[in-house]
Amino acid sequence: MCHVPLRISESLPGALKIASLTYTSHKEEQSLRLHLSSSEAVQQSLLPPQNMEKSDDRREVVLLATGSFNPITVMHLRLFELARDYLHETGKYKVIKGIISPVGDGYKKKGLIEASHRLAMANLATKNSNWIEVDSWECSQKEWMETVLVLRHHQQKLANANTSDSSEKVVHKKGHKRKRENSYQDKTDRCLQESKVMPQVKLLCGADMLESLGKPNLWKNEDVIEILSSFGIVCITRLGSNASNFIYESDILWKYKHMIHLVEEWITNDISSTKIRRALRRGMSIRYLVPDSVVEYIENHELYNERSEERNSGIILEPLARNSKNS
Ligand SMILES: Nc1ncnc2c1ncn2[C@@H]1O[C@H](COP(=O)(O)OP(=O)(O)OP(=O)(O)O)[C@@H](O)[C@H]1O
Ligand SMILES: NC(=O)c1ccc[n+]([C@@H]2O[C@H](COP(=O)(O)O)[C@@H](O)[C@H]2O)c1
Ligand SMILES: [Zn+2]
Repeated sequence: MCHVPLRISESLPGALKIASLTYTSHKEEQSLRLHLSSSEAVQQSLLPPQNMEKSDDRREVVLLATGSFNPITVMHLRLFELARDYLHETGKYKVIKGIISPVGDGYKKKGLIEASHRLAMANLATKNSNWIEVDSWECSQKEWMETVLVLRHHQQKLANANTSDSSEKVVHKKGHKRKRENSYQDKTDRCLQESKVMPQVKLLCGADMLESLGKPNLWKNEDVIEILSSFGIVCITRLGSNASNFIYESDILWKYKHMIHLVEEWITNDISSTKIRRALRRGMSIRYLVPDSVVEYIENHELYNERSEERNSGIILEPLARNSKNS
């Protein structure tokens, strides 16, 4: 259904001064045109121009998946497809982009190989996608960073793009030569004003990552609250995890359950990076579990063996170390 703003003719009788017209289909629009054709004046005033774009009031969404991607698998790519289908089916959202953000080396997870390799493999894997991209901002930071900061970064980037677009429009309209300064406050005000049209970054994850929100010292409560209240989560079910039960058992998640989209993966697939690394250590094939270009990259660079699996062995995961220091 589409609401089209109308031009209201001052000469119309009061009863005909309608503020908006709702039509449900092109066919209906045509019949409305025919119905009103007896009065040229009424037709001109009430109907939208034939070439006027129908408004799309779905909220634009950018899906952000964070994680090790050590290495990226076809299942990581499937997460995006599943989430997009689900959100589109609600009729309320339009997914405009997917972002893969590999975690930095400072995360210190056991077996985590260099970010440069994980990034290169993610780039190869997404080469054929016209909407999923890889972003290196997170893994190029010196230290590991909390996921909420990554979400904020990408939301801010969208706000900057949006405000520079609109400031250009203002400049164009008024004919000023110099581009208007964009102070932080200015940008924030504009974002608030334009909150309806600003795309929303949402965290995309599997059910195991959702469950990790409840692990002591792994996530700060205030971060979980901000992720849920300001961004929202799209969570894909995963064998071995029970996301809906976890939401039920967590008071915070229960409070913000309207901000969690739980997506059922019916074609269950238990691919994990851990299993890929294990197969590689044992000299077994990983073909069709990761894209061919990634298989080739792993072979060419002789990645993943017993030695690489020992990386960070005995070192505490950075979020645990950081949060237990501060608690
Ligand atoms: N098979 C899967 N089903 C649902 N979610 C998945 C699946 N594989 C990965 N994910 C999700 O992808 C994101 C990135 O995960 P990650 O890089 O840890 O992959 P992984 O396969 O879980 O790797 P590892 O075995 O090393 O933990 C996480 O949100 C994780 O939950
Ligand atoms: N407090 C936090 O923000 C926090 C804690 C643990 C993991 N994470 C993130 O979640 C992801 C988990 O990735 P893995 O499942 O590969 O370990 C990583 O991107 C990591 O940075 C964030
Ligand atoms: Zn994982």
